[in-house]
Amino acid sequence: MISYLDAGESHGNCLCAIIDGLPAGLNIDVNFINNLLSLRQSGYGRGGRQKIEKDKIEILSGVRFGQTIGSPITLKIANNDYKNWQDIMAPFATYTNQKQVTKPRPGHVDLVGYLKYDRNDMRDCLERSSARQTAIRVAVGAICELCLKEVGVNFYNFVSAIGNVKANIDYSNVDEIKNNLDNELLCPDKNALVEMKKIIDYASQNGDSLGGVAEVIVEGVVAGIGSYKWDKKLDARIALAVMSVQAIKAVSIGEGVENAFKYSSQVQDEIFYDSQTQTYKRFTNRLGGIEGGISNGENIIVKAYMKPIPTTRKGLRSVDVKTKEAQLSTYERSDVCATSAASVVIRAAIAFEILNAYLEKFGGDCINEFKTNVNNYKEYLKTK
Ligand SMILES: Cc1cc2nc3c(=O)[nH]c(=O)nc-3n(C[C@H](O)[C@H](O)[C@H](O)COP(=O)(O)O)c2cc1C
Ligand SMILES: C=C(O[C@@H]1CC(C(=O)O)=C[C@@H](OP(=O)(O)O)[C@H]1O)C(=O)O
Repeated sequence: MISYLDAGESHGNCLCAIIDGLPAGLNIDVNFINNLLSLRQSGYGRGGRQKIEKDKIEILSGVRFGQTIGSPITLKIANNDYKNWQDIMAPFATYTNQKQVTKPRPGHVDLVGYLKYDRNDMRDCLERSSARQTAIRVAVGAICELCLKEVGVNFYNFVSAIGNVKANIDYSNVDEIKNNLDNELLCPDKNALVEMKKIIDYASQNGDSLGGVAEVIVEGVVAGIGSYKWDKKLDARIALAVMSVQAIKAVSIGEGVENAFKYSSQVQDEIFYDSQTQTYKRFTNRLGGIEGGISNGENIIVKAYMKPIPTTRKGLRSVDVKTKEAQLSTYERSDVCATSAASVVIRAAIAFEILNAYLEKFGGDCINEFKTNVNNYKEYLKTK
């Protein structure tokens, strides 16, 4: 089993994480991690903060000569913006009223955090709740992906809706999806992309914001990962991980939402035996690759539904908690839309869960042992 703890405030010194339990001997491809970090920073509709940050991973422990050594791995990403915030964000800064948040933003943590933790300044809560945290989460997920690549598991992320503009996606042709991603919104449907950019511009001009649907496809997961025991179910674990990403308010596996409105014969994925690969396959993949909490060997498809960004330039009705007077919510700066960034984050969240489920089944103190166990199991599957 792997676990990680992460820490760091959005405008504090840095973000960091300690990952425990990765097999020894895994090659750490720093470029792969940094590419995913830059992908998370990109996206049409992102705010001014992304011009300040240039996220790069620093590895402080657990790696020698480019390989994991079996001890905890410490990761760090610097916050470039910290230099502009040290006066109020350094651990022993002298408290001032500067940048104090008193007019909570509906939909953000401000008011509930202020009440729960008895803070004087809502910033104490929003700093940790902020999606700045997702940068380190992407780094953790990227390392999990490197481990899963060793056993033939690969991840793809994209955007299938922004606001009410929906893309046309052909799930039976994953190559077409991955080869057609633009670098502004990561949407495989060129026509939808044009409309998506238009509504983001419209939201921006009106001081408003948008959400959307972010998706991930995982290729190469063997049948048999997860369990039907409630807390080991792969779909349940993925749902928890994805729902824990800021602003994600619903998760589906495959056509999970649409399937609820159909007949069984339009939904279940019928089975055939493929004698070439000696495996059982499906004519369709509407259930997104998981049955009874266990992977069935088809692609795992996850959709995450993101609400619109809570911070808006035009503000929303709120209250100044110092005076109790009606006021519009606080605005400093913000993303207008961050759904493409969220697709990178949910990819990382899912990679962590899938690696954990793999390690649970196959163990492996070192990468060779892990690979051998997975390969033996693949051979065994052919005998069934
Ligand atoms: C990649 C990403 C970027 C985000 N950027 C912003 C932002 O700029 N402004 C904002 O108010 N919320 C932003 N959010 C959403 C908030 O972090 C989130 O709504 C808030 O923490 C409250 O949590 P909840 O929406 O899960 O309840 C972003 C979320 C993600 C995933
Ligand atoms: C910093 C990031 O996202 C931030 C997430 C966020 C929020 O409230 O969640 C608010 C904004 O922070 P700031 O006010 O500093 O611009 C975003 O920029 C990032 O993704 O790297």
